[in-house]
Amino acid sequence: YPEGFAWQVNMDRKFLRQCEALKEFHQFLIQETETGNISRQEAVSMIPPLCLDVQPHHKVLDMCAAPGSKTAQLIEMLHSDDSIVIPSGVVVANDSDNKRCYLMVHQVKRLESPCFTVINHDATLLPNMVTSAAQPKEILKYDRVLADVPCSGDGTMRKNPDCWFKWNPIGACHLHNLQARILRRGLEVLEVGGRLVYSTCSLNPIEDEAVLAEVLTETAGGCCLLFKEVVSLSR
Ligand SMILES: C[S@@+](CC[C@H](N)C(=O)[O-])C[C@H]1O[C@@H](n2cnc3c(N)ncnc32)[C@H](O)[C@@H]1O
Repeated sequence: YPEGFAWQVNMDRKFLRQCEALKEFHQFLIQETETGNISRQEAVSMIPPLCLDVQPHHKVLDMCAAPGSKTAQLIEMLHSDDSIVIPSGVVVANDSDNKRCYLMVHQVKRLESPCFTVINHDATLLPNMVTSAAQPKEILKYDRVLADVPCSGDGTMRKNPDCWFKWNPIGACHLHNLQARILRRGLEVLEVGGRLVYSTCSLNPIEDEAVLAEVLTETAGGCCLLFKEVVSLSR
């Protein structure tokens, strides 16, 4: 992780909560999380924001952001240069689920960043925003877009065995269209030369490669694939 700002603790939450010898450490984690000094997140979930390479001046859109663990990372990246007190960039975090938006506000306000806002829309129909009231015709385009789309979650099967019992071959087909529509809208609001990262926690090609192939074909060279990585790190 950049600058070594991530640490991995090889034990599960239950053990951490129950082990008497780790009581003080557990308390420390809770306090530091509440004050925004640390965020607890699974290692594999940290990869998509890293691929975005966010700079302090970037306008960043997180299309399906709740509960906000990746959003928190994006905001940290915006503030990564200590010599800049208030970065000129912004993170716009969207989710279609109103309750989850509230969760996200709770999660992200710990960071006390003035460069952050939450919106509540269906990402497939994300409204255009303007850059300022003085220039109502100038549509806001984002330098970086994260499309961490809703998915079947079958890539988490080792830690969520329930997924295995609920899995059926049709599930991914239902999700494919929604995922492609979110990706399409993300590309529409992306600045020319900008970067979009599409991520899921599914290993099903219908939710991953097929979505990219469909949208890349439609854009006919309008956007290119920078890297394709299917990462499986979950336990
Ligand atoms: C994989 S989760 C996002 C996890 C989040 N990026 C994080 O790292 O904490 C997918 C999210 O997509 C949201 N969602 C589902 N359909 C959506 C839509 N049409 N538009 C926007 N968000 C949607 C869900 O409410 C859910 O919060």
